[in-house]
Amino acid sequence: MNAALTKISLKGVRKSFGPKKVLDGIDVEVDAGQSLVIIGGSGSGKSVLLKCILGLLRPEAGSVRIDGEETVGINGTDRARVMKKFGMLFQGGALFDSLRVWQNVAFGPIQADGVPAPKAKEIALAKLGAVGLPPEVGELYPAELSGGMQKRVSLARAIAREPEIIFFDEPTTGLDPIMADVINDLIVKCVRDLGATAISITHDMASARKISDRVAMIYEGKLIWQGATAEIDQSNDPYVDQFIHGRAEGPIKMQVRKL
Ligand SMILES: Nc1ncnc2c1ncn2[C@@H]1O[C@H](COP(=O)(O)OP(=O)(O)OP(=O)(O)O)[C@@H](O)[C@H]1O
Repeated sequence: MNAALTKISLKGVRKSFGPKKVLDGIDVEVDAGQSLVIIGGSGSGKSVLLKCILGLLRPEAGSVRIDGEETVGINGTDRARVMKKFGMLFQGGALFDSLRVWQNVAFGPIQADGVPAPKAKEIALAKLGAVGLPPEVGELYPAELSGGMQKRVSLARAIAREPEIIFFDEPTTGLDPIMADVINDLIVKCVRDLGATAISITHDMASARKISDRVAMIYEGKLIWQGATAEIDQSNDPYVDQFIHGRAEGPIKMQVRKL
């Protein structure tokens, strides 16, 4: 792999909470312009991994490099500079209920970049257009929108500052299969138009297949398989097979506690 093209590089990342080891030595690289999906069961550490890359959690050991720059333990000013490269679509959308749709999308440009409100509104309406929402929607409040429209607004907000790296946390959760596919198509289009690098976490294999070039599977704190999305059906890995086919029987044991 050409180091000059590596956008995100994790080596030996470890994170525990008390005695519980959640990440137990994670190594992964994402090239510039690539889209990686991380799959794994509930509680396997996908969100913790994303938070370690974003700098919201600090790993006990290991390295997280963005564009070759070590980000574990950097100071606040450097962290803020690195964070400017990131856009994020949060699970559940996380829109501000008290702000109009355009204000939600314009929030980053105004707050982080100091763009004046009229210009930020122009940007917001353009980004809403990019996700298929007409300008009138900009005047509404999030509560007035369907779940699918809220996801589109969240996507418009994630791309508003034209980030180099976008994180998608369960982007299709709660959507019907058709709307999920619309959102998948929009994710692919937006990421491609920006030339961005993407990391997503999802349980939705249809979404994973559509939005990623590569897949990494996390199990018991380790990435047990990584490969091209097109090769996932031929992984010959019993854990991956069980997960992608959603079988209860197999080597992955779910913790089911009797009440
Ligand atoms: N701040 C925290 N303090 C203590 N434990 C935590 C914290 N954050 C996460 N954990 C634990 O780490 C483990 C992994 O959690 P994580 O949220 O990363 O799972 P996930 O793979 O994203 O799951 P899901 O698919 O259900 O969202 C869980 O056991 C969780 O309880």
